[in-house]
Amino acid sequence: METKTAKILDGKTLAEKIQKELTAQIIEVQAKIGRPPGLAVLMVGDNPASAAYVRNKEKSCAKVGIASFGKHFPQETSQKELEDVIAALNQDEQVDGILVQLPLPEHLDAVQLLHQIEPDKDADGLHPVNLGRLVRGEKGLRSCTPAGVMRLLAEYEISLRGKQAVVVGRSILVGKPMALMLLEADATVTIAHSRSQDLKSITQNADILVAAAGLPGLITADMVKPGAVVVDVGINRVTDANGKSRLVGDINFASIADVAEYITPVPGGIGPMTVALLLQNTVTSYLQTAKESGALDVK
Ligand SMILES: Nc1nc2c(c(=O)[nH]1)N[C@@H](CN(C=O)c1ccc(C(=O)N[C@@H](CCC(=O)O)C(=O)O)cc1)CN2
Repeated sequence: METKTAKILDGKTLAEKIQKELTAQIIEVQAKIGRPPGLAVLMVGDNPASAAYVRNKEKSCAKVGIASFGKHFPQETSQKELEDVIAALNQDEQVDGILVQLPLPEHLDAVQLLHQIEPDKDADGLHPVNLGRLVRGEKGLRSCTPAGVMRLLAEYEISLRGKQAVVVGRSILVGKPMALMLLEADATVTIAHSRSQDLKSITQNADILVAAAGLPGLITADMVKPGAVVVDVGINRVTDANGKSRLVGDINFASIADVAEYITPVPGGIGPMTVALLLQNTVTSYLQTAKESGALDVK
């Protein structure tokens, strides 16, 4: 029997295209506004993966012309110190976007810190005001990873209206906003999670399956409907039998590629889209502030 191989949803290429568009947009308006967009990434402690992601964000900012106001704090930094830094960044006119790199050390209250960020500078789209705007279908800064998924599906003209979408994972960072964005696009949405019974019977119904559970290889080919669109949000570092470390997602890519119609790779899928949408959120805030101040008015 002939097996078909799924088409790749190429997040890396699309992220590069978005970055080029943002670069051109910034060049066009910067002289009128009198400054570049600015993003502050706050990182606490020495988690090596987080440090690599933050470096990547700062490199991407530099590439498109966004100024970085990153701050790296020692592991023992207090909640109050961080809240004071956020309060100052909220007032800083050079800064359009603020984010706290997650996860944080255990003594810190991430939710409380996110609450301190001015909603219109909330580059990660995780402030309750922005999540509330998403629930209500209002304009606002959207969470980067799910927004990246939606942008990638749109690029490949994958229609969501009336489709059965299943999101595996219920985090505030991905699962919950992802479900709301799919709902906003008129999909019929189910959220499954670690306590769901008979996960396979749920995922088998999915026309669009988003795996965001953080469990390597959780989704296998027998759990996927033939012809489905499978989006892998998982980014897990594992050590293989030869002791080599590599990055894998939440799906078994090789076997699912023979069943699905479209599939995202790891690396090169949703990871780069997350960073591209972060840059886009920062530029959106920058343009909004400029519009409100009249800096973009035609003279
Ligand atoms: N405040 C936030 N914290 C975290 C987020 C987030 O969106 N906001 N997401 C993740 C980490 N993350 C961004 O912060 C992130 C992870 C991975 C990638 C990425 O591009 N990965 C590459 C592979 C990189 C590698 O080789 O190691 C890929 O998938 O191609 C981007 C962003 C948790 N914390």
